[in-house]
Amino acid sequence: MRLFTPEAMREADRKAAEMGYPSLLLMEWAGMKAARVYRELFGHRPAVVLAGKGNNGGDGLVLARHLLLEGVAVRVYAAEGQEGDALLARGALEAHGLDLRPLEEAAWGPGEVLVDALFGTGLRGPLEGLYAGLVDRVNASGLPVLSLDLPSGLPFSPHVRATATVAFAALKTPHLLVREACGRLFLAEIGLPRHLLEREDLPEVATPEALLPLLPRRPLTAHKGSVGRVGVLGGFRGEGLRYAGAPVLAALGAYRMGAGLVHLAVPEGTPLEPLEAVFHPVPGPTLPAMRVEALAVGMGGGPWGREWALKALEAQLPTVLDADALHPEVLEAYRRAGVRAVLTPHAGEAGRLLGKSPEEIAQDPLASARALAEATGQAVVLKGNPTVVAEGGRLSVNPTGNPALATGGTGDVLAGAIAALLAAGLAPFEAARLGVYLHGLAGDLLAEEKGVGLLAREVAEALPRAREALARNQAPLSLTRM
Ligand SMILES: NC(=O)C1=CN([C@@H]2O[C@H](COP(=O)(O)OP(=O)(O)OC[C@H]3O[C@@H](n4cnc5c(N)ncnc54)[C@H](OP(=O)(O)O)[C@@H]3O)[C@@H](O)[C@H]2O)[C@H](O)CC1
Ligand SMILES: [K+]
Repeated sequence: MRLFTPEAMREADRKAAEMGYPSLLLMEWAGMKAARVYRELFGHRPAVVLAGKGNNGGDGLVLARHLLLEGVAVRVYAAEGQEGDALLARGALEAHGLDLRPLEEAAWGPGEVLVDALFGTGLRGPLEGLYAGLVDRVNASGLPVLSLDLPSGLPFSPHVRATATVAFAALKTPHLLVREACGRLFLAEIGLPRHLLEREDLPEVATPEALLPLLPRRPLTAHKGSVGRVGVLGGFRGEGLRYAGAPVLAALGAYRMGAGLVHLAVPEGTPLEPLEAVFHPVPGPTLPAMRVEALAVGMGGGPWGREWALKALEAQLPTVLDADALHPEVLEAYRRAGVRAVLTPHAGEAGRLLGKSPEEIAQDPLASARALAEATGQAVVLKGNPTVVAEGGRLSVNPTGNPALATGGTGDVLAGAIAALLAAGLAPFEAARLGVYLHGLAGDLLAEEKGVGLLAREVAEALPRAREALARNQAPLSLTRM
């Protein structure tokens, strides 16, 4: 599934029209499907529809007609000045005898549901004046809000904070970049010819269907040496300071993702955990002899991070470079040596590498991940909400994960998990996409049970359940398709 920009969506609409597909049919389906979502979520609760003058408003007018026909009480406040399909939708609604009121008079009361059909993909700048005020009132109303296509105002502020959003035809960038504004996400097919949605040049949304075929299968003859062995190199011990937990968590992540054996090179004095690992206590960064197929390097490395990564390079193995290993000199050395790596920075680390602030990185994670992938020639996992994976010209946006994962050590678990997938033979981009998806899904499964307050080791422990959910096709995209 591809993630569309408003421009790409308009292009698909335009091509459909050129091919003879009437755009009014798209609007009719959009409004009808949105009405279906409305009824599913809110039954017969009375609706207040806020409709702009563009086609998003047109979708709202179609929805109003369908709700009316199903016996739902509907009041519509609409902007003036509809044209084309939206004007036809207005006529069709008025033909049923409904009296449209001006938007300036918009009002609502307890028990009603607001339908936000003010603006969709046609918005060109932040809302001001009447519309900004309306959005503020909607958000302050305390009523449920169903947004059509996009919460109005996105990708700018102010914008509607919806209870649920019905995206038409495809997910668009703001659906994943400003996920919290959308509430529960529905994706409605509205009749666009399928091939217009198959755009290899657009970023991918990592779906269960795309990832399932990547999941390493385990034959009956499997043994611990045949399913992928991982070396974890990390930790720091200095003046009164010790980072000991991070490499241990990476080792747990690797085992829970299915590694057959994990070797752990850590500073002397590090607790010997997990018991299942092979330990190499070392006085400082070094590459001990170990038979492994992939490495995870840098977790908790502190001032040793750079050195750990340069030692690890001698193994010439696919390597996850995390945290303190993400150093310009290291990346240059890996590039020169032609060693494939997966880099796993958060916005701060990516910002340091690209000479930007963390805010600038988070502002456009797709462009940032792509830039870092291009600059280093490696696969990049830019951690955040959402996490974006980039390699070469390819981009993948991850839909799993939640704020409960924002806790110390979850990144270390992720690094180990991706290394396990590299060791199992997956290419860096594939290991990164699958690892990120399952790590997020593990967090989602746990958050459902426990809410906030997760421990990173619990996320590692939930990885097998996430794997199982994907293998059994029970992995929710937290997206309802219709
Ligand atoms: N394939 C599909 O997904 C389909 C989607 N549909 C729906 O159509 C909208 C997009 O419709 P469009 O008419 O292009 O745009 P909007 O309705 O979102 O808004 C257009 C109006 O907004 C005005 N505008 C733009 N920026 C601002 C601003 N900053 N402040 C105030 N007003 C603004 C603009 O007015 P102008 O006079 O400035 O041009 C437009 O009037 C999509 O999201 C779907 O909901 C189709 O129904 C079917 C196919
Ligand atoms: K909207």
